[in-house]
Amino acid sequence: MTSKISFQGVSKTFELKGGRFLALDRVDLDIADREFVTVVGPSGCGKSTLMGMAAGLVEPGTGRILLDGAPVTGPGPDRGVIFQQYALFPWLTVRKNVEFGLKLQAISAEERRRRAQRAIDLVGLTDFADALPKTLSGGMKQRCAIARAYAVGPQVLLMDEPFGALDALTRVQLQDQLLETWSRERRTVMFITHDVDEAVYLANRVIVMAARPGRIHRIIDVDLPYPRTEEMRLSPEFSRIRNEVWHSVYHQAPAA
Ligand SMILES: Nc1ncnc2c1ncn2[C@@H]1O[C@H](COP(=O)(O)OP(=O)(O)OP(=O)(O)O)[C@@H](O)[C@H]1O
Repeated sequence: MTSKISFQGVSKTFELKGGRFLALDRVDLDIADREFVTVVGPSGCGKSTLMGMAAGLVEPGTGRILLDGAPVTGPGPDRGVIFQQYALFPWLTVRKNVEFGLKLQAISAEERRRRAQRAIDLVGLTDFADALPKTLSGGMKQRCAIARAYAVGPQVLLMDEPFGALDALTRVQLQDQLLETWSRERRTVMFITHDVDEAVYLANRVIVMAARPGRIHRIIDVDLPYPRTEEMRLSPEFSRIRNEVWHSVYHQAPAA
């Protein structure tokens, strides 16, 4: 079976003043269609660099990244990227922000509006469609950013700590909303987080990376059924997996 996203022998070196820095070292990773994988690891282990390559925003030094078997050569509407900073246009309403991503596609204004409305409804911002970003809470802004990515209809969502700046309650609500949408639409999701609970709650596999050089340390399966529930967070199985991920992140042996 062809992977949705395949990283094959991917390395990346950055040129720095004092010399060269190996940010990623021979990463091999296959993400299947409709998977939800989360990526955790110490700061600087290359999580964002890896995701940037899948997005087509960062070029690999060596190796290649395939999307549906074809090399990634740049960004495209088949991948929606969501960052921690919402990056909304402050002078545009929620609706106009969501429609903006669709302007690059050759579709009618009517179809744009229909798709934007659907995405806005999906993330629960129906009553705020005509509000400006400055009148929204952090969670609502992030919902707007997510709606903008959904509206384009990407097969793959690349999310780099999207809930990192939010309070704990909003975060949990957005996790449930994201899972609900994912289970309905079954896109492929690659989601970076520093929060081990979040990583386990969302994913069917947790990719644990290690630093210096950045590499894949372990891959941990989350054998909990979907839909995930709040009760599951308290279950012995959830605790066991969370402890395993935690241990893999914080007690890593240095690279050989
Ligand atoms: N454009 C760049 N030029 C030089 N070095 C870079 C560049 N981008 C990333 N790096 C370095 O590569 C390493 C990996 O960075 P990256 O942002 O991918 O890590 P990360 O795991 O996402 O970190 P964090 O969890 O702190 O966000 C870091 O040491 C970073 O300083």
